[in-house]
Amino acid sequence: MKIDRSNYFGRVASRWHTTASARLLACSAVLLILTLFVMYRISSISGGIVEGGIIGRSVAAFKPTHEWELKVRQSCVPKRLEEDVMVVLVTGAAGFVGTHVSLSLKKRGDGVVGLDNFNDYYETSLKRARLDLLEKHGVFVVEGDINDETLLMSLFEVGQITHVMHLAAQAGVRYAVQNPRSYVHSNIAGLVNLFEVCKAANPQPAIVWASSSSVYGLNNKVPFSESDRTDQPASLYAATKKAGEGIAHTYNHIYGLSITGLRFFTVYGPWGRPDMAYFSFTQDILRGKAINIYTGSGGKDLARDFTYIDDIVKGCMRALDTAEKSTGSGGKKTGPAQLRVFNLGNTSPVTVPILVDILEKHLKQKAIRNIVKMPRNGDVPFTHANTSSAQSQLNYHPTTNLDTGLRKFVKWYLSYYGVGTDHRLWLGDREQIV
Ligand SMILES: O=C(O)[C@H]1O[C@H](OP(=O)(O)OP(=O)(O)OC[C@H]2O[C@@H](n3ccc(=O)[nH]c3=O)[C@H](O)[C@@H]2O)[C@H](O)[C@@H](O)[C@@H]1O
Repeated sequence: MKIDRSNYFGRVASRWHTTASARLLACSAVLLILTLFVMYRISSISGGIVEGGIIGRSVAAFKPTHEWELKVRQSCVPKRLEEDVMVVLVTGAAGFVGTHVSLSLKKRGDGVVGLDNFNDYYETSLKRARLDLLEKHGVFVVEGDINDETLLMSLFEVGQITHVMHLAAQAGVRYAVQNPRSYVHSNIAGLVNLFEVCKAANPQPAIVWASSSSVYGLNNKVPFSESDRTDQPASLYAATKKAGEGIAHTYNHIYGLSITGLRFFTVYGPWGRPDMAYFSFTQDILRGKAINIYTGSGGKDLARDFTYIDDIVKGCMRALDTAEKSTGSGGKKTGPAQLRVFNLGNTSPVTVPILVDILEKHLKQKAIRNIVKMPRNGDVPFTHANTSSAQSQLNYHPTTNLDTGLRKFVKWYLSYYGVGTDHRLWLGDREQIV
């Protein structure tokens, strides 16, 4: 059979042409993808934005400067020589508990460096004022987010950190209804990021972190013991703290991180959080504004095991002091490590109307009370801590009752804000009040 060569070559040529076009198209697509990737990397590195959070909230790219390293190093230098001296990274250092714990560590002579993202969940001016206080005492606070892996790694590299006091969190029970994602960002993604960096650090630090009494949720066995059920959270906040306890277990189990969770019970006191009831009630009573007092089912008063900040600080310090070393190294576990959970409460719940009575006494002003049904947004009717584990293992003994604690809070409040809460007056030395 004769081959029609002209047609044959024509078909080959056209097939070749089609394949070449396809190749050209494929090459262009690859080039485009490469260009886009390179552009993305360049924008990330050159001070742009990197994806830091697991759920995708961006954090600014971090580049340590010489000056930054010097400040971190200086802040981390301990001022005592004992063998048990620590270098502690306090996350959430410009927060309520974070400020007090950082000051206490610094005063004792341990090395401390803080980290805080200064978010605007409540007035940032209060966080900045706490920062002033910390700086005055030689505590350097890095402005950054726990989701920023590069920043955390730099802190470990520069600071020679032995312990982490992890207090950064999205706090508040009822706000979770308004902004659920911020709880996942800080209390879950941020916690995992921190544990990831800690597990890879060499040596690994020991970690003490803030869980919450809210993990007991709808548990009605009183007082609450660490072994009680915690599988009925009433708010997303509580659910993220409970998830944190599970995540802590995992990192302890796989990587040998020494981890202690502290279940704080409604902590209050000077330099406290304006979103909490005792604080906002004080503001409103002084302004002559009505306050809402929630009641539970059947009109029953709500009650909390309100715990004074100084008692909580002692509990945190004892938890750090008794924390054993992590057993892993460079991401590998070499043996079982310590894993603990403690209630830190006051062990004597007080109802919300009685809290208001005490505030009225110290403020010398009557509250205008609206009694309203507790909204269905995450609250629980009561909390009550059994602290026997903390007593025996941490030598934790709360000593401040609500009357004394609120007297100290009101004294601080008036010195910080003045009587008219819209204009801030600075009366006397703030440090004397801490
Ligand atoms: O210990 C805890 O686990 C939690 O304690 C507090 O949460 P909460 O106990 O709800 O403290 P507040 O917001 O100060 O509320 C105290 C009580 O006052 C009541 N309340 C609050 C606000 C209000 O307007 N009226 C009112 O009656 C609440 O229902 C609650 O019974 C903190 O806000 C949480 O971050 C923390 O984790």
